Formats: sequence, C-alpha cells, structure tokens
Amino acid sequence: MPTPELNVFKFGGASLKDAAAIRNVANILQGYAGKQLVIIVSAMGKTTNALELVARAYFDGDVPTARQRLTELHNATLTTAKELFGQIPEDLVTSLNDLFVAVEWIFDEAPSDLYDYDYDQIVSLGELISSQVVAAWLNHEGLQTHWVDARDCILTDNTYREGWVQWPETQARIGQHVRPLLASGGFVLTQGFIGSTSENFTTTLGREGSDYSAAIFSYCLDAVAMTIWKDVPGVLTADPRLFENVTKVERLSYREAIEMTYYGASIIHPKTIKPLQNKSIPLFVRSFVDPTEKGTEISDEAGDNYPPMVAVEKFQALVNISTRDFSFVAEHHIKQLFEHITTTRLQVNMMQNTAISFNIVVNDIDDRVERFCQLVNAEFKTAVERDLELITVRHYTSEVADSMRRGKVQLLEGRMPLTLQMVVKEIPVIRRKD
Ligand SMILES: Nc1ncnc2c1ncn2[C@@H]1O[C@H](COP(=O)(O)OP(=O)(O)O)[C@@H](O)[C@H]1O
Ligand SMILES: N[C@@H](CC(=O)OP(=O)(O)O)C(=O)O
Repeated sequence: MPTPELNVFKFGGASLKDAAAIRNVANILQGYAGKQLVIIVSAMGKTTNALELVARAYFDGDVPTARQRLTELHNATLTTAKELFGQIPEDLVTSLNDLFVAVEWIFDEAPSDLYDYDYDQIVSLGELISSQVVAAWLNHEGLQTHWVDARDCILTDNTYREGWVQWPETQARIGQHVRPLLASGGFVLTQGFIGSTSENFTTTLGREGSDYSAAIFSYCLDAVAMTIWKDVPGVLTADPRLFENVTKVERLSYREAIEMTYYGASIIHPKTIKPLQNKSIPLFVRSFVDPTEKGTEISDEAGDNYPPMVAVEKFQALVNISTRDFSFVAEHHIKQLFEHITTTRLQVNMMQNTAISFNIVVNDIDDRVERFCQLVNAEFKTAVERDLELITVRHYTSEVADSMRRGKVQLLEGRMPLTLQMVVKEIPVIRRKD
C-alpha cells in the first residue's frame, strides 16, 4: 500500500563531513517537520576510505595498524559529536563504543579467506556510526527520529562488496520495519550502502551505493519522490572538478541519467535509476549548500533537448585478447571469454573486435584483470594497458569531442548517434635528462 506523501532523502558523505555540516542537515530537515520522511545517510566525509585502509591492514596481517586507524576514527567521531552536543549524550557514547568494539573483536580473530567478506564487516561501520550521530542530533533538535538498522531491511545474496538485493524479501522487511514507525510519527533514519545476508552477515552494495539504498527504500515504500542532497546545484553537464564552463541541467530523463551514471557521472550511483524508473518516482538532485534552489529533476521522457554532457570514468584497463594460433575470434571464443569475465566480476564498459583479437575496456579493480588474464591464458594472449580514462559524451558536437581529446592519446573510439566514447591516456611528457 502506498505511504501517503512519503519522501525519501539521502544525505551523502559531503553533507555530513563535520559538525557544521550535520547542523546544516538538521536545519534543512526542520522544514519537513511533521512530514512522512525516510532519511538515508552515508558515512561522514571520507570515513569509508579510512575504513578501507583499516580493512586492508587487518587482512594483510598488520593488526596494530588496523587498531590504530580504528582508534583514530573513534576519536574523530567523538570530537565531531562533542562539537555538536557539547556534552555527548551517554547513550550515544555507549552505542558508538559498542560499534567500535564489535570491529575490534574482529581483529582478535584471524582474517577469513575472503577479503571481500572481511571488508564488508569492517567498512559498514562508517554508516552505522554516522546514522547514530545524526539520529541523536535530530532528536536533540526536537525532530523525532527513529533509528533503523538497514541490515534488518535490505536482504542481499552473499556477493560481498556488491550484494545483490533480494527484492521480495526486502520489500516485506522494509514494510515490516519502517511502515509502523512512520505511522507512529517522526522521521525514520537508516544507513545507506549496507544490507545483510540471510545468515545475518553484513554486506555492502558497492562503493557510493547509498543512493541505491535510498532508491530501494523509495521503491519498497512507494515514495512520491526521492531527493539526494549534494554539494553541487544539481546535475551539471560535466563534473565541475574536472571541467570548466559546466551548466546545470534542469531536467533529465531516466534514460539520460542511467546512460551518464553508468559511464562515470559519479553524482548518482548508476543502480539508483532503475527502481525509481520502474515506479515512475521522480529523483531530485538538490544542493545542501543552497536548499532553496530547485535542483535537477530526473523523471520520465518529456521530449527534452539536451546539451552535450560528459562523463569520465577513471582507472580503466584496456585488455587486448588475441588467439594464440591465429584463428578467428569466433562465437565460441566470445562465449568462453564472457564466462571468465563473469567469474572475475569485470565490468566491461566498451568492446571491439577484429578478426583475431578482442578488446575490452574494464574498470580496473583489485587484481580482477590479472585473474582474468590467467584464466584465459591457455588459449589467448593478452596485453593490458592501464591508467586509462573512458570519456563518454552524450549529444556530442565536434567541438566538445575535440576538446576532450586535447592533450590525450586516443586508443579506442566508439560512436553511436547520441553517444561518443573514447578511451584515452595522458600524452607522455618527454623530459631532458640532466
Ligand atoms: N555531472 C555531474 N554533475 C554534478 N556533479 C558531478 C557530476 N559528475 C560528477 N560530479 C561530482 O559529484 C560530486 C557529488 O557527489 P559525491 O561526492 O559522491 O557526493 P556524496 O558522497 O556527498 O553523496 C560533486 O561534487 C561533483 O564533483
Ligand atoms: N560511504 C559509502 C557509500 C556512499 O554512497 O557514500 P556517499 O553517499 O558519500 O557517496 C562510500 O563512500 O562508498
């Protein structure tokens, strides 16, 4: 049953990066007091990056470093809480302490044989901490807020670091845990990014997956709209950190949004769009810096005219695969290659083939490319080029395409009527030997 006028808001790391930022979030939420609202929060600032280092140190057997980094994070969290509250409420100190102690207990045991599993048990801490601090602050500010554990709501399979949502069970759990709280009044606040398996082990949904969590809650609760609050005025024609002269796009269709985000427009996690599109729930991208502004609306197609829009995906590897015996790359080879692509969890962003070779451009994550090359080694030769960028231009013009190529060497290009893609690397700078 739809929840009347329910909105879902997602606040990411940038909007929660320190005490002043959390105060700002509470000020925004004052404007929604008494409304039906589910709030999804990410970890504060760059906490997830810090926790990745903790997980790596632990898995590599360097427990003292893991402990030290965890203690630093605990102290930083208490400092933020102290700046917010002055005197930190006792129950917040206790709940934060319990969360940190649970990770310290992991350090008392040897790592499992699966890094991705250990990663999720540790890195999920970021969202658990931030949700406790923010919920406590909202309650302190007179905004009644129920804290919910997202692991009681989002059921995933056992694919650690990229849990696959089990939709029917998730829908039932969200209904069971969230609806009664909404009915009792007050906001519901929970964590983005995390879920759990049927054996109650914590999973994460993939880096920057809190947007996706918000879309899951929006879908399951039939929200009227979902809003993600960002440090930019909305979706821009390109990432302002990388490009000049970018402008805000007032409206985007789901199709445009999914194409841009899949290829690296990191403003929205690519998995966010499908659940919203499936129920025609509009997505608003708004500024937490200037919450009076309208932002960008993403919804059904409306015959819009779009300017050129650019997305850049970094850390790409180009894998050139060729047969060892000069035979054609035929269908059965491609089938075999894709089986290995699936088992090593490569995400293929571009592919092109010739008579005896097959090129794929993939996200270069961990040792996945090496594992893939080993698996195909018996039948195929492989050559890998790394540190590449995949630039995708929707609604391209020749001027924009030329400006993207400037100062780069282009290794691969793909053109479709609406989309231009190029794989580029920096031109190596020749320096004098003195
Ligand atoms: N097309 C785009 N429009 C606007 N911002 C973009 C775009 N592509 C990338 N970004 C970047 O996304 C950032 C906001 O996303 P992100 O840092 O993931 O936020 P959070 O982690 O707080 O949710 C912006 O600061 C901007 O640099
Ligand atoms: N904290 C997680 C999940 C997330 O989505 O964060 P953010 O909303 O700050 O991008 C990450 O950094 O990957």
